[in-house]
Amino acid sequence: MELIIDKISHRYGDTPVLEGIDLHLRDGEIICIIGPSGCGKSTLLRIVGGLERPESGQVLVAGEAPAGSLNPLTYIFQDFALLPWRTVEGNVSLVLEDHGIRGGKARAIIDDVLRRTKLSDFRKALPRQLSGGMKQRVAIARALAVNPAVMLMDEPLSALDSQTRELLLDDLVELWSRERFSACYVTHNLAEAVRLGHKIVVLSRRPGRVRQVVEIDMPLAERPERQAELEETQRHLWNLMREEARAADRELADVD
Ligand SMILES: Nc1ncnc2c1ncn2[C@@H]1O[C@H](COP(=O)(O)OP(=O)(O)OP(=O)(O)O)[C@@H](O)[C@H]1O
Repeated sequence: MELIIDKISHRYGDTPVLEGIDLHLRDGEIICIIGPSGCGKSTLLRIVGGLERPESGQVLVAGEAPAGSLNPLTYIFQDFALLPWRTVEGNVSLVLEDHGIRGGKARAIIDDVLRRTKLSDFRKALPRQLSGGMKQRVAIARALAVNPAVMLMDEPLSALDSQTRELLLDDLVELWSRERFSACYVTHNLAEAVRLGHKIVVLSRRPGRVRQVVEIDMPLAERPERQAELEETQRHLWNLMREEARAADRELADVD
């Protein structure tokens, strides 16, 4: 399934937030969206996920969702959004229960996603017994359980310490390498973007417009060993963002 984001513009009251965003997400591709604070990254993701209706433009879906997909566009939040009174498997089974899937069929899906996220040994644990990284793996397992066509990830690693972030980045790459998924991934972290993104979309300050789409034609699995090349791309991204970020900062200071 492909996503075509076609001339999306949006405003809140008198404040324009997004302007004329055109993007194309191909099947099995990860697009990272970066840009200065307040430029509309999360708004764009909410519009893509259908949680908000844009003022103009449209999100088109081309092709079929994967067989058995319960929720083609599935969110993963920064704060994990787990139910504290449910175990790991209970949190995953919740999304299946919502679709009337129980018993043996649910057990098979839960076993599969817990294995893929390396959580099989922790299925009976409660969220409070888990580290931050493990909690986010539960959130990823829960998203995988609905077999999404596209995962919409809003700064999924930003609540984690840097070591845990590194481990989860490795996990995400391993997961993608074994079974490709498509994702729109919002992040502030340029290192994360060059590690995961096939395309990196740089937005301007608010109202967010696409400044540049940088493609990285390097297999995800090779990236840790080819840091020097990636650092060059990262520098290029920062050069694109620096002035925008500074101006956005000044604007925020004016408001306050
Ligand atoms: N529901 C809303 N009502 C009014 N204004 C909003 C709403 N949601 C976001 N905004 C404003 O729209 C702008 C874009 O917000 P958004 O959260 O999409 O930006 P962002 O790029 O994700 O920001 P950050 O990088 O800081 O997370 C901001 O100025 C924000 O204050």
